[in-house]
Amino acid sequence: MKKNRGRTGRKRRRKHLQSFMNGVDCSHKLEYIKLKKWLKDRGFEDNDIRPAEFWDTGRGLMTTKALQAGELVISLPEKCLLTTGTVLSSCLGEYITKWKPPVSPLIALCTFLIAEKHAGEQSLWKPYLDVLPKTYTCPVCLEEDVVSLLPEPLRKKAQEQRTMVHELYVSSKAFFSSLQPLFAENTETIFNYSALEWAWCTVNTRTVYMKHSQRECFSLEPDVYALAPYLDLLNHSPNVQVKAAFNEQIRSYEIRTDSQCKKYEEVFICYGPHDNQRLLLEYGFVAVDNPHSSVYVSSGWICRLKDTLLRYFSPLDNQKNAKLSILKNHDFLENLTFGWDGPSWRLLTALKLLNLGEDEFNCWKRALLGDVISATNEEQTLNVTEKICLFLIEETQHVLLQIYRLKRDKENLKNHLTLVEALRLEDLKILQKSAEILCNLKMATT
Ligand SMILES: C[S@@+](CC[C@H](N)C(=O)[O-])C[C@H]1O[C@@H](n2cnc3c(N)ncnc32)[C@H](O)[C@@H]1O
Repeated sequence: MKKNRGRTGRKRRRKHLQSFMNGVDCSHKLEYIKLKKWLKDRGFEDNDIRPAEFWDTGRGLMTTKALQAGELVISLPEKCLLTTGTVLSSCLGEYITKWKPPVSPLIALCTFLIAEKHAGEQSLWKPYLDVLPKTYTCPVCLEEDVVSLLPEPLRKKAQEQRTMVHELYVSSKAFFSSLQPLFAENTETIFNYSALEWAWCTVNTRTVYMKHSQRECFSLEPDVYALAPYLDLLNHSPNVQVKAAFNEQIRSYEIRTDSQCKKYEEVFICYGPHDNQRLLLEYGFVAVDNPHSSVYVSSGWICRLKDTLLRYFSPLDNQKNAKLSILKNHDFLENLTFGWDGPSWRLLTALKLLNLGEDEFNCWKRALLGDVISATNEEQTLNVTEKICLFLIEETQHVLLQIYRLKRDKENLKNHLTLVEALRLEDLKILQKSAEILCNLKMATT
């Protein structure tokens, strides 16, 4: 016992804790050994980056040496990239070139992924396909019961995503059938809806941006995708900056970090300054303490202001409909948010306008510009903003309770429910921070 109390004990404990925080190196696993060999055969030079499992972000890449800002993280030769060029030079090429109306670059990539997965051992891309996720957590893959627990406007976008992928499937069916001469099995079995959903999520969550010139055999949608094996194991952090681009001179896709990274830590890239709703919609995950995140006061909610919230305003406010029209006409009913630094300027301005007294109504233009109209107006606005914030906290807690119950009762939905729970917990943190800020503001102004 005593042994552990000294400097050596502290060191050992720190080391133990550190090893838990770091990822578990997976490079010895057969699938990664095969992938590395496949990449080397295509000119990839191995470096100090290893695939690893991290307790918080799942599978990602770890560095075995400290990285300095500006240093190259990874360089992937063109031969390793999967682009529409790859698809056109495969046996699918002549079918794509013949097909009218032309298919999109996205459908071409999805078709290739499905066909290669079906080819199994015969596929030249097998080592890559073997490390791709088997399932995804983008909203298109979520059950309706889980989607209904998402906050607005994400819920609506999730439904739109589902409709869009379904329509893509229906509109591609005839093209898939045209590929029958290439397969012994019925193409309807190979190119079924769940295969397309998997391929669509693969392209949507894993491609890097790489602009290709427009080809006549494709529809007019931009051809900007490249699947980049191994490099696509890099997870997102909102707190890092990287430079990612195709280097035309050496014909390699390169990623350079602009942030330092310690030895044995996870190397991150930044997928963009996305809030958590966008991360869940596009990539199927949420980032903890995401500085870009905010909680939306949905337009549905603002419309409910008429019935619910207007009770906080004067019930005798004859101008309330006129005020709501002004907000609508000036695009002040969307993008009203609470963030880590409190209510957004847009939300405060909209509420300021709704709080104008009868004799202040003619000041609505100044209110929209953010001018102080009166001390009473300022005070009432803060009161109402706080009430909305507290109401949203209650609503979020209520949904979290529903999620806990569902997690207990529906084992099969557990993973998806955990994802929505993570989003709602982040929202709760933002709202609680906003409530604290509002409370301090109120104290400072009274
Ligand atoms: C380009 S891949 C990155 C590698 C991926 N983790 C894998 O195992 O294949 C993008 C996906 O990784 C996951 N991801 C990326 N960043 C993450 C993060 N910070 N936390 C949790 N999951 C993350 C999401 O599922 C996302 O769709």
